[in-house]
Amino acid sequence: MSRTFLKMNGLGNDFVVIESLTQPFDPSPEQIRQIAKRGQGGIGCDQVVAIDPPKAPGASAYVRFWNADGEEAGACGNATRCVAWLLMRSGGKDAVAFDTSAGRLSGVMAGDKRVTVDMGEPRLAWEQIPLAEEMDTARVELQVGPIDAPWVHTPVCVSMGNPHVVFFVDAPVSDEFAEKTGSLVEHHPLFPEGVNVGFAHVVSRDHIKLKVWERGAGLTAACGTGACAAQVAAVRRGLTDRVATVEFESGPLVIEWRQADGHVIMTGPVALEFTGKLPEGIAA
Ligand SMILES: N[C@@H](CCC[C@H](N)C(=O)O)C(=O)O
Repeated sequence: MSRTFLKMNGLGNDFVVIESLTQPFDPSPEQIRQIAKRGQGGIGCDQVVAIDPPKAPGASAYVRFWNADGEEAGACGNATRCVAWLLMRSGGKDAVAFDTSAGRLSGVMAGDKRVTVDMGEPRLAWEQIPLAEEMDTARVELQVGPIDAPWVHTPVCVSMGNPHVVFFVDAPVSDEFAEKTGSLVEHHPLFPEGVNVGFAHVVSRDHIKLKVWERGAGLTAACGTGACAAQVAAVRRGLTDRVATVEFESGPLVIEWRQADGHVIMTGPVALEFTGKLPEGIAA
């Protein structure tokens, strides 16, 4: 039976979203890679997202995320806004909660195709990132760079349900620098589960410019959990206040690391591009 999908994006970070509420979706890594492939019969996306039936009371769904390389990821911030918007739209509500492998997330409408999500508390202990050895995650002993470019060092590590390392840089980095350095850091032995790599330039106490090399997907137009991690990292280092705009070249997200309960709150846009049917050969 062929399966319907929705193509969505958050600031250009794009997803194939599959509603598996009535028809189970259990893809192999190879099927995910085929769906994510740009051209050559694939749909093309950074992540594939499945919206399964809820497993616990109070949730509208259980949501899973896979990177373009076929591996499952614990969290995806931009897709979280997209899924929250879809569930609110189909349920005729302006608030929703759903579960993921990293915990419960919730969202509210914040305007036309604009959603605020509660991404929960960041995890900051070295075992929670995880790192391969005990270290202060606010000042990680790591210095890295390609042979022909300046090195970056002493990053902050944050888990938003997925692992992030954030390097603070004096000026926004080029795509070429992020690709070369990000791919080196993603597979560094300090990160046994790999890592998403952010390069954050703090413009002012409420403004960060960010580029993210994503684990399993490479350089993406934006990374929601990367934006949350960059703001948490900047607050930990005393560089920003609790609320900041985190700006990608594709647009801004507003991130608050809320003092009251320690939760990270993200507001940003969602876009529905088109709907389609997965080709029979790659429908799981
Ligand atoms: N694009 C995402 C993050 C997707 C998962 C990440 N690449 C990982 O492997 O943890 C976002 O918007 O957060």
